Amino acid sequence: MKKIKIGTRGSKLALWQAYHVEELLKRAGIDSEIVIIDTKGDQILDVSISKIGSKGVFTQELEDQLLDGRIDIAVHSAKDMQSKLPEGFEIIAFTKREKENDVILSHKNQIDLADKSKPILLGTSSTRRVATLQHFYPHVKTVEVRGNLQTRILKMEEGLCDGLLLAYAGVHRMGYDDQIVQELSLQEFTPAVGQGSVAIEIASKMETSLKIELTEALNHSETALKLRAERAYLRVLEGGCSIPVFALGNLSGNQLSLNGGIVSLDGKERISLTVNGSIHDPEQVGQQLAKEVFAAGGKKILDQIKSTLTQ
Ligand SMILES: NCc1[nH]cc(CCC(=O)O)c1CC(=O)O
Repeated sequence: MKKIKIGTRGSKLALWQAYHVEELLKRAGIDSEIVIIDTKGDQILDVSISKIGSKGVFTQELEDQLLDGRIDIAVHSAKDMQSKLPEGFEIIAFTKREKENDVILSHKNQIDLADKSKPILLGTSSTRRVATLQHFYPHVKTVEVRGNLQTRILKMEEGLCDGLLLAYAGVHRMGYDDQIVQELSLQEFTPAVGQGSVAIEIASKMETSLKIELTEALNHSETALKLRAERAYLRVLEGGCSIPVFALGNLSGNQLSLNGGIVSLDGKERISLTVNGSIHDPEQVGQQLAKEVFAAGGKKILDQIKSTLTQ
């Protein structure tokens, strides 16, 4: 078999993910090499993602290279992928998911969100995290901080904030576990769709036998079932990563349950529901959750968010 070219962004986290994929391929006896591609999302570090428009900001350059055949597979954080891929592309695998929680990272020894006696300033650039904080911990203030993890930590240490609110997966992969001061609950800080898993994207024109071989080498079927349900939920909401929606799948035997919802940008309204369904139709479970969240007032919240973000 030919050598597989793995396309990735150049950030440390992206490279970790690419090496991880290279390792999984190696275990399956497939030879590969890594090709680093610069993306627009990496270059515009001082502008909020929600302002540049999140749709495909990290993925489009990689997709161009997939079409040209300069790379065979593109590796992304599953969380950063649009819920609807452009025509001609598909995801063939989701790697085994890391722990999904959000965590607080700090250079100070102690931060406890529940302690309302002390003012706390947390750095984050995610609308979901800001809104969730405002909902459960309105005494906490936030400041936007962008850039890669190393940059964010530097800004925190320089005094921009007391702590950073981040995905455990990224913190762990970059080796900063020793700076974690609090792990947040999945009930309150229900993660973004796909958090903790790596998605493998290809151009659909790839020959079927290669597709199957790569899927066998890279796909973690339990993770994929959960993410298919989560992504189906997100697809109905037409949300990119700038919309504060959340969903987390869970498997128990043949049952697939999906907990998820939406929170208004100011954190005042938050809807979180759980639906149960079958592992044989994850998309249906996601669509059912969307239906129930919309009926419970989620549609109104979503419309408000969309009109605010496009202003
Ligand atoms: N939005 C950026 C992003 N994309 C993926 C991760 C971390 C890894 C993951 O969640 O899979 C992060 C950083 C974060 O949210 O803290």
